[in-house]
Amino acid sequence: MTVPTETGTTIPRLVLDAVSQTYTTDAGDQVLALQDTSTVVEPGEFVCIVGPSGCGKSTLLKMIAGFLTPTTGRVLLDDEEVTEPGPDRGVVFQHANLYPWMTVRENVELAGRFRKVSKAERRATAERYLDMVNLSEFADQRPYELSGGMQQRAQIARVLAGSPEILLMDEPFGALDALTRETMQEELLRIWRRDRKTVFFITHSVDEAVLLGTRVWVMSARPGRILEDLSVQIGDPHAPSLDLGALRGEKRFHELREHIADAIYAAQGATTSNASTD
Ligand SMILES: Nc1ncnc2c1ncn2[C@@H]1O[C@H](COP(=O)(O)OP(=O)(O)OP(=O)(O)O)[C@@H](O)[C@H]1O
Repeated sequence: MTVPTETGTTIPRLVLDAVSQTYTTDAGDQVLALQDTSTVVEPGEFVCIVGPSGCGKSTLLKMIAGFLTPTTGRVLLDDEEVTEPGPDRGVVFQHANLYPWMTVRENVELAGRFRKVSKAERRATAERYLDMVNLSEFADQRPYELSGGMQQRAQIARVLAGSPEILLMDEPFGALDALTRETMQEELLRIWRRDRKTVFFITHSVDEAVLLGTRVWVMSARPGRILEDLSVQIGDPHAPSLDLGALRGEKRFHELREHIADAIYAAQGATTSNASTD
């Protein structure tokens, strides 16, 4: 699934080349959030990022999104250095950021604004994704009339409707109830299996990381680095139906979740684990 070049070689989707990020706080202190991180990701990979709170996961995502310039090193997407955000990347934040003066439908329709598609097509795409996240009957309401979880689902619909090649998701399902979360996990996995987008997905749930990812990065406590880069494949990715319950029953699922939970626990070097195996 790598992109072929004229010379027959392939270029990776993402290269992190010795990337680090140092923030300067309002008080003038320097905070080294991410340290000397290098890795390569191929198109179509689903990378889940786990690690202790404050270890630089969001910082890493913001650099790939183009919201933050690395203090040192380079971020390359399809061989081009990232210098700003772009429509090739869809970002799902921890909390929904819908425009309050627009209806839910109008918010989702906005997704197509960078692509040359007709208004009718944008409307049809919005309807499809609103249906997927079970919000069709709320399409004409304003975001403030929806619960936090519903707003989050609307945000996810908006990003997916934009059909970005790369999805950057920062704890997207953290605010959802257990049942909705499971539904959204299934939908995301279904979309990924169909379209093979490249996904970067931050989560505090080890189960979620193992169920969804093809790779799991376990990060160290701040300053963050990728401590472990694990290849994950539970079940048959080409199976016609998706049964998360069955995947959870697999021996490999249990081995990986134990291993990752232990790694996070060791990484944070604290007495309580921040890793949730819900
Ligand atoms: N704008 C900023 N100015 C100063 N320090 C910052 C800034 N943004 C983040 N930091 C610090 O950088 C470190 C990494 O933050 P980041 O948000 O990337 O962590 P995280 O792993 O996503 O955390 P969490 O899991 O709790 O969401 C933290 O110590 C944080 O306090």
